[in-house]
Amino acid sequence: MAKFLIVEARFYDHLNDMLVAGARAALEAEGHKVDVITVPGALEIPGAIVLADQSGQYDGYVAIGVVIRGETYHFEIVAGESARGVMALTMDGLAVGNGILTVEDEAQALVRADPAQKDKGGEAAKAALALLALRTKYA
Ligand SMILES: Nc1c(NC[C@H](O)[C@H](O)[C@H](O)CO)[nH]c(=O)[nH]c1=O
Ligand SMILES: CC(=O)[C@@H](O)COP(=O)(O)O
Repeated sequence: MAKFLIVEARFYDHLNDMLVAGARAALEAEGHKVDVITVPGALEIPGAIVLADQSGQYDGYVAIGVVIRGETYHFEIVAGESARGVMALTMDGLAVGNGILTVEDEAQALVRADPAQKDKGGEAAKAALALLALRTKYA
């Protein structure tokens, strides 16, 4: 049994609920323990994971968020920098799955968040599980 932390940027409640449900279900189906913390936006997710990791309490992490394109360049910043931050953590050896949706509109987000459709939360959790398995294998 491993212990995972889901770090969710709670920007769109209904979409977040589906993503977190999918991630939680994938982890609990394998018998793992899950905590959830909330941060304001996707840009805070990588920093929150760093802070949580310093506690030594968790074996892996799932980043959950939704970034929907608006009118300005802000979308590129939030989408790109949150992904860059998560990627940097994986390259430091942390088991992190990226479930931050970066979409054009809410309809695209709904299909991807819904556990009964594309289940991107569950997919991110499975990515974290895969990295944790590799870390265990090569440690
Ligand atoms: N526009 C979205 C954001 N923006 C907020 C930033 O992530 C950040 O919280 C703010 O700049 C303060 O540092 N976040 C999302 O998760 N989704 C968005 O669509
Ligand atoms: C992430 C975004 O693009 C969005 O939330 C911000 O919208 P805007 O560019 O219209 O300020």
